[in-house]
Amino acid sequence: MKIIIIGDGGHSKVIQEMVFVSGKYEVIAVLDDKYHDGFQTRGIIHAPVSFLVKLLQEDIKLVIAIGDNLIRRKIVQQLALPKEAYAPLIHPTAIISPTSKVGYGTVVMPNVVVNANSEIGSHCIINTGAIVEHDNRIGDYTHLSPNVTLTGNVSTGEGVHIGSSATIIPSKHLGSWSIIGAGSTVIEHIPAYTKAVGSPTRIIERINHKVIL
Ligand SMILES: CC(=O)SCCNC(=O)CCNC(=O)[C@H](O)C(C)(C)COP(=O)(O)OP(=O)(O)OC[C@H]1O[C@@H](n2cnc3c(N)ncnc32)[C@H](O)[C@@H]1OP(=O)(O)O
Repeated sequence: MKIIIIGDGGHSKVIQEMVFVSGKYEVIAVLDDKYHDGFQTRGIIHAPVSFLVKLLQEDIKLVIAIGDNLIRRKIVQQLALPKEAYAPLIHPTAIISPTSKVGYGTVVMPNVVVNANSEIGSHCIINTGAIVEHDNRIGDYTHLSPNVTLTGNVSTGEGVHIGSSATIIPSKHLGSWSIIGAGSTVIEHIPAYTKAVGSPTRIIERINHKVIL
């Protein structure tokens, strides 16, 4: 099946390699507004995002390969395509329990483990080596950075960013658009629109939710 990748920065490099390794999709275009005109390199079209209308067909899937949760959501909202237009991309070394679900447009990187009865929303990034234990509920546009550990029954709202190697103890909820610092240990619920760091975490900032809504 053919796939179009939106975004051509660092995160996209990883996704492009993942697509190649999985052997499941053929990349036909990489679209990014850093390109002003369309050109081809080794048979792949590089062009601004506006080229999408010329390329999109029913049997072509899309993935938004942009690390910033808010920009990813903005592009999905602007494109206003049906959810089935987006492919979930799962690296062949990732282990996903057969009782768990991964949403449309979500990317699951190498060596991730998702255990029983977890649900991961759409357009999430489950980055290299992250562990999503049993009974988790992960909101759309959430990014679990490399080596994050979500223990049992953890849940997140939309757009949460958890920094590398952070650990969340069981049954805690991370509110929408909260940000957790790298290496932090979360032992309490985290309110929406807050930034929390440390072990255990302390809240260091309230995020202006008007920027997000
Ligand atoms: C493949 C990939 O690259 S995926 C991307 C992975 N990215 C990450 O893991 C990045 C995660 N980001 C972080 O940890 C950042 O430090 C953030 C977002 C939590 C905070 O960034 P900023 O808002 O710029 O905070 P800033 O650097 O000004 O620090 C504010 C305070 O928090 C402290 N702090 C910041 N991050 C952390 C952290 N991870 N752990 C403990 N304390 C921290 C600072 O020491 C500072 O404390 P002080 O006020 O007592 O001096």
